[in-house]
Amino acid sequence: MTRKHRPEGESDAGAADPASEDAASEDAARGDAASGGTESAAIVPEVEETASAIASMEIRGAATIAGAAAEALATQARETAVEDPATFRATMRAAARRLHETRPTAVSLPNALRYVLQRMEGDDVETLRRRVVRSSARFTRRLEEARDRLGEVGANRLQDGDVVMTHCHSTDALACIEAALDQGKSLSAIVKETRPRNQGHITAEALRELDVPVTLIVDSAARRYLDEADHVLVGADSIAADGSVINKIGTSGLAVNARERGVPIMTAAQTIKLHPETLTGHTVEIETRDEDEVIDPATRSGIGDLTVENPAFDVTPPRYMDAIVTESGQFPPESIVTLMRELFGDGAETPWAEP
Ligand SMILES: O=P(O)(O)OC[C@H]1O[C@H](OP(=O)(O)O)[C@H](O)[C@@H]1O
Repeated sequence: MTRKHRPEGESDAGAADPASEDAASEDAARGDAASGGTESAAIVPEVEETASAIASMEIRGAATIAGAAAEALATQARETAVEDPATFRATMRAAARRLHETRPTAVSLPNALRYVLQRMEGDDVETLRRRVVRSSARFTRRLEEARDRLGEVGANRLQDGDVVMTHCHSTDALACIEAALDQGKSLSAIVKETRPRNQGHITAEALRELDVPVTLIVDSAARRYLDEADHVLVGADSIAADGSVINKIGTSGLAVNARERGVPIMTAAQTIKLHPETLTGHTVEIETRDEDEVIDPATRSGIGDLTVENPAFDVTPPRYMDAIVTESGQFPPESIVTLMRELFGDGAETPWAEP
């Protein structure tokens, strides 16, 4: 089952069409010899490996996925040995589509593909290749710079001695804690384990490496421990135009409880987490993962006939979130749309689409 989140008050619009000159080479890029293309080039094994690793969550976390996808496109560009620019472009689009189909919720992935492919300009293969490799490197650099900048913004919200409750594992959220420590503040953390995949353990390990005292709790203990927390700090996989935060399952319940207990909650999310398609009324697909992540098959069969559902993310409405912290500053969720329009105009192109 797939649930969609539709932000309020927006209308639908179509996506931009890529150039039609590449149409004949599209099948060739998939290695289809019957397509009639003069040259063919396939997706390189490294792109397949990255795509599989993203799908299996060996590579995970919205920003990390984006960086890996950009890097995979650079590898594809470097290793595609063709002379025809149209075939080269078609092969790059095919590689991007393979990466795009891996996980549906974190918009950082299509935003990475968009960033690289929109800069793939030129009339010959060498120029195209150089542009892809250069923009991939620039994208990766910008990821790191954005994380550092938003960390400083988020750190300003934290006071010396604060106790911060976390959910899942977010590099953007951790950047805020790291920057606060750099500012000389002393912090401690209450870390939710975050079933079913226990990414809280990754957070706990990262915080211990920073020497932050950590209390690990099960997810259902969160409300009890909110009385001891000064802040809740989460990441995001996507942020919709109405300010809704799409993040790891359990975030919305945590946010409602935090509001009830009077504990401020912030989302740390660099601008590649802003979902441009929601500007034109599109919805954010919530990924459902394997049922075995929730219960192992042996235990399940011992229980008997059972329906198991495993949505990986949920939607926190803007009224339950105090602030979204980005590299462009702090925003009340309801005003994030102004930043989105500035960055994306009225919508998003899909440069990986088949003509
Ligand atoms: O980009 P950064 O802040 O690292 O991560 C953002 C989000 O990505 C993760 O998703 P998953 O574990 O890939 O399903 C979590 O939901 C986390 O909040």
